[in-house]
Amino acid sequence: APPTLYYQIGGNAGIEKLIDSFINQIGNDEQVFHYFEHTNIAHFRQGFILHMCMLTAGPCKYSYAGDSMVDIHTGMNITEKDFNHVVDLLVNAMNEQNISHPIQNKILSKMAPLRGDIINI
Ligand code: HEM
Repeated sequence: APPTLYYQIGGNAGIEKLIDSFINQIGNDEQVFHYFEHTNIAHFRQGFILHMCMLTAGPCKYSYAGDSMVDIHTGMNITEKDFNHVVDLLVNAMNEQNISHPIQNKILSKMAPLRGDIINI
């Protein structure tokens, strides 16, 4: 079997570094920070790490006790522009972590189908 994306980005330690870079990007961003103003960052960090582990076919049991991407983002009214911007911040974080472009593209292609679950709801 080919190595999983999870393995290729350094397993859980790699994902933790990636998500910490991502959170740092969000924290310094004027365009989208307001969405996260009242977010419990520790909880967000854990949830996003777990979600990324699942997305990259890592050995994680993913459960939000019933909260889907739709449930989590409902009422945020996230625009397409802001969605794209958050994706750009993730790309910045992946660059910071020296994740290769072919692997970045594979990760982004796993996230793209979630767009409709997250924007304008
Ligand atoms: C494909 C893209 C995205 C994915 C996979 C994703 C995934 C997640 C996950 C897994 C959580 C839950 C973390 C937890 O357990 O607490 C979460 C929370 C959150 N997401 Fe997203 N998200 C995406 C895009 C966005 C965008 C574009 C925004 C805003 C512009 C956003 C704003 C938020 C906020 C504010 C929370 C925290 C909610 C709270 O305070 O409880 N997300 N997201």
